Amino acid sequence: MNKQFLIVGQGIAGSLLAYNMYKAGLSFKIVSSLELRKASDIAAGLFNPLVFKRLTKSWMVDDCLPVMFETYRELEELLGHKFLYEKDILKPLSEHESVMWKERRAQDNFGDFISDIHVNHVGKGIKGMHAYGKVTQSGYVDLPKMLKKLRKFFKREGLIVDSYFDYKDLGFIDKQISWHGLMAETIVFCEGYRATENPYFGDLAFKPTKGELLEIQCDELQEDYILNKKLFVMPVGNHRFKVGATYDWTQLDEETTEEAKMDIISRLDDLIDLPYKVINQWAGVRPTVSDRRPILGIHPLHEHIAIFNGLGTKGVMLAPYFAREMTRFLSVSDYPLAPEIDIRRFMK
Ligand SMILES: Cc1cc2nc3c(=O)[nH]c(=O)nc-3n(C[C@H](O)[C@H](O)[C@H](O)COP(=O)(O)OP(=O)(O)OC[C@H]3O[C@@H](n4cnc5c(N)ncnc54)[C@H](O)[C@@H]3O)c2cc1C
Repeated sequence: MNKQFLIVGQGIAGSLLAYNMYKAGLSFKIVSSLELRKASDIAAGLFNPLVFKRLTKSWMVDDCLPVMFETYRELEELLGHKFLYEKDILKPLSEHESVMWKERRAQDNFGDFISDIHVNHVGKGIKGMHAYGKVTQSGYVDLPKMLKKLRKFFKREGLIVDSYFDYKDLGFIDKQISWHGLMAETIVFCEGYRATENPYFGDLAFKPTKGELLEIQCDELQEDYILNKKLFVMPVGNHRFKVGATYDWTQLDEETTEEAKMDIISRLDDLIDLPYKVINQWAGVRPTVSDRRPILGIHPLHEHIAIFNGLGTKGVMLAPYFAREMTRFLSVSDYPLAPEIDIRRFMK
């Protein structure tokens, strides 16, 4: 008989794990609470192949990016909606930075991601800079819309239960786990930052990060590019832009704050010189890990309990590749996980 899986959580991690299992013909059910907020519903959805601080490539970008494009395009096809928007990022550069960008661009593979460094005027109201670096293979995914459509899809297929998962209700019978009458060989926890409350994984090295984001309306700002300088300004249509974000490791709640709003506004005012109004503000908590790598694998003492989490600040780019890895790991015997993402790095 087909092995049965139970997935807890329908953020980007649980959703893409479920989608990969669905494609592979594996049997699963998802349990997810509609009451709890998802980081995936707050995320701007940005993907950027570069890390600007040191001007390096994003970790594993050459592996993750192709799987990312492939997966979201498959989902667009399956669900009949557009979710993935490719948009170049414009990074205003100082004279010193533009020298560094030119050097990088000449290096192997960087040319795939830095399409241009130019001094042309790119639009009204962006505060003066020496030049602009143009990053390509970047853009954003409309995660809230995609996850809503996926939930509907799983619902139609009878594969999702809308419920809070109370850890006390997890039972063990022979070689299976049980939960409210459902039986499975393996339960896979994908609860985002709430994994810190999980009695099996709570003491892993999670270091959740609260983040806040604004939506503004700015009628005169260009909408062709995502701007990035100390914050991102991402056009989402109709002269609206998502702007952020903040990082807070101390106040781990999901409440918006005036302090974060002021912080974002002050950075935005350093970048643009145009009238705008703030029309929305959101807050969420990212499932970040001390070594900033995802966490995949089976609990070393409980062979029926697995985890797929730790997508941190980069769920959009990492989830497709690692959901595929996790599916292979769970379904192909002796499939190796890379040590740097394997849960065993924390559980000696
Ligand atoms: C302000 C902000 C901006 C961000 N911007 C970006 C960005 O631009 N690009 C990017 O790539 N990433 C971004 N991120 C990070 C991104 O949100 C995360 O990497 C990603 O969403 C994590 O997904 P997840 O599925 O692990 O967790 P979540 O999305 O939090 O999903 C967890 C799921 O588990 C469920 N759950 C938890 N506990 C239980 C329980 N006990 N019972 C039942 N269900 C449970 C929840 O209901 C939810 O469905 C941002 C995050 C924030 C906060």
